[in-house]
Amino acid sequence: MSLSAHKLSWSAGGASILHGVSLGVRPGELLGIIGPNGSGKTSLMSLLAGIRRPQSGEVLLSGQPLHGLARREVARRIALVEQQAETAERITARQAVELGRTPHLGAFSPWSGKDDIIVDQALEEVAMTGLAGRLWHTLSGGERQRLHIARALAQQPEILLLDEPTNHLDIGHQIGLLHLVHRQNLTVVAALHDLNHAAMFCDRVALMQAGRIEAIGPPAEVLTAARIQSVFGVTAEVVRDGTGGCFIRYRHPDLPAPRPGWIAAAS
Ligand SMILES: Nc1ncnc2c1ncn2[C@@H]1O[C@H](COP(=O)(O)OP(=O)(O)OP(=O)(O)O)[C@@H](O)[C@H]1O
Repeated sequence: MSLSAHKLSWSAGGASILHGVSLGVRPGELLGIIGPNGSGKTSLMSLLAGIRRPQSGEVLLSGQPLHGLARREVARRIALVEQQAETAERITARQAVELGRTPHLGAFSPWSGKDDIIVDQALEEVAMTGLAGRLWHTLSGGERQRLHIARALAQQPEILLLDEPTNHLDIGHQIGLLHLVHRQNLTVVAALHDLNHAAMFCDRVALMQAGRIEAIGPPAEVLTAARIQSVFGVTAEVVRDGTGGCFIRYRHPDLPAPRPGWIAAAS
């Protein structure tokens, strides 16, 4: 199952926000969308999910224009976990996850034992089985975030779109969640802020700046010290790990300027 964007342009509030964005996510791939605040990551995710329509360009789901598909069909095939996702307060954790089954239910396919099993598995995947009976408003931000992921997994989509999925999570749960997402047999697009997490888990990353894709490719190719400096304004050293991967070490802004050649050597 593939998802691709072709020359997407989108404006809102009189401002042009995305300018001719094209990218494709390959079946089974985890594609990270990275970029500074306001660069257009959330806007792009909402167009990929079909929540918003571009003023020009189109999104194709396995070759079919997304806007030509019924909303319910899209919901069966694409799950989106939004950055500021909220859920009605008087429901339990389990009920929040059960909502993921909605696109699969109908007059001829009522709730069944199979749906219970899928919900149980999703709760277990995010280690929330023990809190399944708790009311939503009593849960912490991180617990709620894990339930949003569980709801998306229960939806059993072909494509999973995650907008900053590690928000509110401690480092253990951040790594755990990205590992969980990575090992699903799913095509995933995830907007991420942590460049090291992107480098660790993404097959490819798309770096956005001011509504455009600045670079796209394997993390070790896209994440150079020069790009991190020009796009994020941060001095960093990119350390190659010898297996094709990399990690990023940031430099404190108060430290003296690096020696000549330091960035070049690290990029
Ligand atoms: N509905 C809207 N009306 C006006 N401006 C908007 C609207 N939605 C987004 N924008 C603007 O578009 C730009 C891109 O926003 P977007 O949320 O896509 O960025 P982002 O990369 O996800 O940012 P962040 O990392 O802060 O979440 C921002 O300048 C934002 O203020």
